[in-house]
Amino acid sequence: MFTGIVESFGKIVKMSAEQGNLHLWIKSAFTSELKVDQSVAHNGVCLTVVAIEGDMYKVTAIAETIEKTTIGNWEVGQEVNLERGMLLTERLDGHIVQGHVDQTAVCTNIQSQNGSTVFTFEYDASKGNVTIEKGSITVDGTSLTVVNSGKNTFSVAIIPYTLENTLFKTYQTGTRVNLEFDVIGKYVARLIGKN
Ligand SMILES: Cc1cc2nc3c(=O)[nH]c(=O)nc-3n(C[C@H](O)[C@H](O)[C@H](O)CO)c2cc1C
Ligand SMILES: Nc1c(NC[C@H](O)[C@H](O)[C@H](O)CO)[nH]c(=O)[nH]c1=O
Repeated sequence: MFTGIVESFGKIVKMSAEQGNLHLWIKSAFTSELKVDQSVAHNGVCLTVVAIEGDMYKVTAIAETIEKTTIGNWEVGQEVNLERGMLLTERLDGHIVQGHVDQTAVCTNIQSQNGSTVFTFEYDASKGNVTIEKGSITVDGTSLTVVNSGKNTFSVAIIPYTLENTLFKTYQTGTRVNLEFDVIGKYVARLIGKN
């Protein structure tokens, strides 16, 4: 379980394919505090730490994870947003995030607006996922408030701190991101037969 408050960037240092799986070695500032079996969200994708060596740790993505997320586009040298599993003694500054990406989206517009930057994303609405005005959404593991909710689009207003401390600073129109929709919204959608 996570909160969507990105802790730091990690760097992908090695990648190797084995059968349907992809092994990734990640360099991070908190590797020395990790233990094998812990969960870390990588751009919102929860992956289990399976090995640790020096300042790097290894995670393995299975085929389903690769198919549902942007992992297939990741490259050696690339940075990823990292968050370790939440501590129950922490303030919940974001929202409840499971680390299960629902689907990906594409950034369609970026606009500066009164000291923040508004990013708009478009996704395939046929999967039944919905946003609501002022609801929560996780974009590449970052907990955000929806400011403009459409049928298959939504916008988020990014403050300078978030811009600097997440991958939002790298996004361009056309960038593909991971989305996790609000878990309460997903249950409501299921109960009323929307997905
Ligand atoms: C606690 C936890 C640990 C997970 N560990 C892995 C993992 O090691 N490898 C993997 O491919 N998927 C793992 N997943 C599933 C993965 O996050 C999910 O397939 C993608 O987010 C797409 O929904 C894990 C999910 C959770 C909640
Ligand atoms: N809810 C919004 C946030 N929240 C804070 C970010 O999640 C946080 O700064 C990031 O995870 C890095 O730690 N930030 C925004 O810019 N806009 C929001 O609507």
